[in-house]
Amino acid sequence: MTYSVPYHDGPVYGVVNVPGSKSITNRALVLAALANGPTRLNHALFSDDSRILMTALSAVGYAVIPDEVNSAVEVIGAQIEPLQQRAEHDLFVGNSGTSARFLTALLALGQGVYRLDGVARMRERPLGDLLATLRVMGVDVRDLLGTGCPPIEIRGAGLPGGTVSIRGDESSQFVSALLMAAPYAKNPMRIEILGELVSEPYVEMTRSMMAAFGVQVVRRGNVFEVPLGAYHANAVYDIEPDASGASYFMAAAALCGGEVTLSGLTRESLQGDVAFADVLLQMGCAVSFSAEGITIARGEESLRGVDVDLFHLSDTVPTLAAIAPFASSPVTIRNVANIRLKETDRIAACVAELRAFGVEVEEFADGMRIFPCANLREDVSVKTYDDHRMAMAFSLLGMRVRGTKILDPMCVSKTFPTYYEHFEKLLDIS
Ligand SMILES: O=C(O)C1=C[C@@H](OP(=O)(O)O)[C@@H](O)[C@H](O)C1
Ligand SMILES: C=C(OP(=O)(O)O)C(=O)O
Repeated sequence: MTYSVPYHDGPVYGVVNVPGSKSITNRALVLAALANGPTRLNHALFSDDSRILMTALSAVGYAVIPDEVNSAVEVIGAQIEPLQQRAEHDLFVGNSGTSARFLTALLALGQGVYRLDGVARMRERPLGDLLATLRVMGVDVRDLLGTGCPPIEIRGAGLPGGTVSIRGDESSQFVSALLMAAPYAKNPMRIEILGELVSEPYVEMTRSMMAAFGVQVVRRGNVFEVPLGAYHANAVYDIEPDASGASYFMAAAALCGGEVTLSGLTRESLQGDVAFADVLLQMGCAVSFSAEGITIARGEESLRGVDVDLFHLSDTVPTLAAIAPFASSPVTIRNVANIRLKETDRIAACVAELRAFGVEVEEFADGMRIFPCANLREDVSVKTYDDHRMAMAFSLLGMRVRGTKILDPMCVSKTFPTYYEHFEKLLDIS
């Protein structure tokens, strides 16, 4: 199946209500399950990644009741009680990094035998540092192919806790996973991050959300201390719109001109990816934050190139790469080596697909430089490498280049199944 991107040479105007954040939904599912009673998650995301986690939590015995019509999920928190069952479980994590990493630490709290596996790409996505840290604590966890990736098997006997260290530069999800499980360890946990911590706002998101469920993590520089305790249920927990998903609509306004408001997102968001608005500001857009949301506007002024370090907001790299050829000077994206380990190697994928349009791109080990291009090649079929962000990002470029098609467009279902509806609605009203 392919998606023919509607050609659109005018500005775009509108208010976009993107679905709930994947990162917040998947954390809220874990925290609510580990809490001491029912929590209703409002504005939850229903996508592959959240369904995978809901299914896995249900499989090990948590009551997770989806109410998809109302974009809500009812979770009956049971602390670690379901994990006390000495049963065997085979769990599927697809290509959901958050599910794989969060479950690995969560299941180490249990007494069962848990095998966790995913799609072929998940068998290449790292878990090794997290496994090593769990092993140091005494957890019996094996990578069944000896690759440091799924499939893994955990023979649960509870999480010993204590002082551990973990590398921070490969994935912040390892740290978030340990933090969320930590209150139920046998001893208070002290987690020291070695080296730089990538995607740091996601770890701060974890801390804030743990606090909202009643557990305060003390942070001193690179050390996180988690007290023993139990999460408190929240009668209702509201999930913010997904800021990474919003980045496509912010970029649409930057690319086409016009004015787009991303409803429900604020400067105070738990999501670091709202800072993508600042990247667009540097490129010459007007950015404003109001009670309604974040508004990105561009009038007659041209889109300028930019030189940015996206270490902490690397999910927005494809978004920026896809609009970069339309800037008046080069766009340089730095310090994102870890995106080679995501759904696909995102540096290689962006470089290859931009070059397919005839765009000049320099590839670095940890980034890329994209040069302005006046005549992009028409009728290109964009490969998406089973990566939702490639599909969404290159639909933007396609608005400005006739005949652009997106191959395997429904890979967007990983985080944003309704993406094309929102995209076409914005074009229809513009
Ligand atoms: O914790 C999270 O929810 C996420 C952290 C980031 O991953 P890394 O920490 O692996 O960069 C991000 O790319 C991912 O989409 C979601
Ligand atoms: C990298 C991503 O997801 P995850 O690591 O959760 O699979 C993403 O959504 O861009």
